[in-house]
Amino acid sequence: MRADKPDRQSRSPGLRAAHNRVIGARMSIQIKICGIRDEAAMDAAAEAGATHIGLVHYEPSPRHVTLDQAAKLRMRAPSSLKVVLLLVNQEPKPTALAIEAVRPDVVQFHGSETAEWLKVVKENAPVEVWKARGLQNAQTLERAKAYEGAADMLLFDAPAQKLPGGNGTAFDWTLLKGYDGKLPYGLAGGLDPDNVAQAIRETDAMLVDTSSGTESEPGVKDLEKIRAFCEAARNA
Ligand SMILES: O=C(O)c1ccccc1NCC(=O)[C@H](O)[C@H](O)COP(=O)(O)O
Repeated sequence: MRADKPDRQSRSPGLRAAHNRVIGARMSIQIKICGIRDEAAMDAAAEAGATHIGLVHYEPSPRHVTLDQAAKLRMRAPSSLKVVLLLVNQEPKPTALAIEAVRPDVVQFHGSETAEWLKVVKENAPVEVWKARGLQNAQTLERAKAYEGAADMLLFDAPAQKLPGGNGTAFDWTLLKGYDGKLPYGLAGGLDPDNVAQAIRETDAMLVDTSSGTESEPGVKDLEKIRAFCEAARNA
């Protein structure tokens, strides 16, 4: 049973870790359903209590949406949902065009984008910027600190495989024990309705993120799995 929680959504991500250290109480978790490609899945995520949806603009992905599709979903998104546009190693001009077309709340960089590049984007567009990092070992966790002062949040994911993300595999969450970075972080990689509560209890993640674990097949969201994931995360 989770104790009553202060209204988490009203606090900036940066306050969460401090809050938990001082108060010792976990704030409610933010939930991102990634790889949304249609309105039915977006509506199911909103109704289930998700706080973010991810729109993948990366053609090799089975979850790829065009900028036009992403813009239409953005326009239809309820105010309860923050829209995350997911890019992988896009050049500056296509990045600017994508942000202009979709007008996301967040841009998630899921390639080898540098901290300097994230700073440029943040200086030139009204967006939060997240950096996804595949965690292999303590060294990769330490290297993520390079994004402090540039990213608003880190998203710790499994290492890249055939795709940079969305591979449906989990990494060793114990790598995060003793994480002393300054940035809040989200947790991704192989999360599903059956393991998300454990992931929340074992880590200090600000947000949990799922793509494969809420699908019936790659790129096809399962509305019941979305509901089950959100319920399990909220009740962790
Ligand atoms: O989801 C994709 O297809 C994808 C493709 C290329 C880069 C990133 C991608 N997803 C980014 C995400 O934030 C996913 O939710 C995250 O990697 C977790 O995916 P999964 O392990 O399938 O839950």
